[in-house]
Amino acid sequence: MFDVTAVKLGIAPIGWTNDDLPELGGENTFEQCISEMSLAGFSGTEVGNKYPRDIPTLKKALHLRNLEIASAWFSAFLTTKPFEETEKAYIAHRDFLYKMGAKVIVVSEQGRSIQGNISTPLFAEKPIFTDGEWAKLADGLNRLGELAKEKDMKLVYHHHMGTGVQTTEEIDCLMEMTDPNLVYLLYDTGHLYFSGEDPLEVLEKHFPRIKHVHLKDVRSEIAREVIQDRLSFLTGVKKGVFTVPGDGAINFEPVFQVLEKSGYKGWMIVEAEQDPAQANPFEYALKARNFIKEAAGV
Ligand SMILES: O=C1C[C@@H](O)[C@H](O)[C@@H](O)C1=O
Ligand SMILES: [Co+2]
Repeated sequence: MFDVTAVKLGIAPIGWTNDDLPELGGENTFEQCISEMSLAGFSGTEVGNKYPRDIPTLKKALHLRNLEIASAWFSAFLTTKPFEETEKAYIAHRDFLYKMGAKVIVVSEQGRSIQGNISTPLFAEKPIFTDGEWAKLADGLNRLGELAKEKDMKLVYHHHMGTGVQTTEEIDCLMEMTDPNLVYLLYDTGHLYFSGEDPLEVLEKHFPRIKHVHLKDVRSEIAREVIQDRLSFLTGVKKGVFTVPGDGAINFEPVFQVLEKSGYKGWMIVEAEQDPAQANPFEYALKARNFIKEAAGV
């Protein structure tokens, strides 16, 4: 059994409104989104671009619905821009999250990333970092991890499709090159499966570094189409490559077993970006919540 005092369940707003594809769910309001998250039985959320940035306003809206902020995404440009540029934006982001009570900061390197390019084929053109870029990335992340530590927080690195840290090998390299006391890992089941990795292998190998989890499932027939037709990441999302856990091809049973056996502590965030006009976000939030109750017992 999961330690229910140590594991918290949240859901990301990306199923309601997609910050990467503003045409998906533009009509859904912040209040609808957080009310439905709460009604579906979640206790936390990440931050979307419709969320108010004024701390008292955001805290009040969440408090009314018994929700907490688990974290929020941060785009780093350590390989392509001067460190100070990323550092300045990161400190503002860290301080916002700190004031909201979050304990982890989600960071993803976006230098040469193609994840936001609607017409760039995902697999053929993802960046492959040079030795120099790896060194800049590792050094920069250690420094950002130090800044997280100042506030008793942790930097959790988000491996991601279309970026320089996507595959198992790239994740291994990043973990090897960074300080285990400063840089931790965000484990996202959907990105691993879509990339053709074995999510269980990554979980078992890097468990001690994993401090945040994104639960995402994959519709494998759409993943295949993206590969065969050389489509982009965002085209795949629009076509419905991702869905909530339990609704796609990933076998979550062993994933939950390993997390549970190893005594995982922290957030598990359902994150399923798909078109809300095709997949009603409240219906899918309930579907996810019921599946996790059944499969993980929490
Ligand atoms: O954690 C995430 C944040 C999103 O903006 C991103 O594109 C998505 O795929 C993801 O995993
Ligand atoms: Co994610």
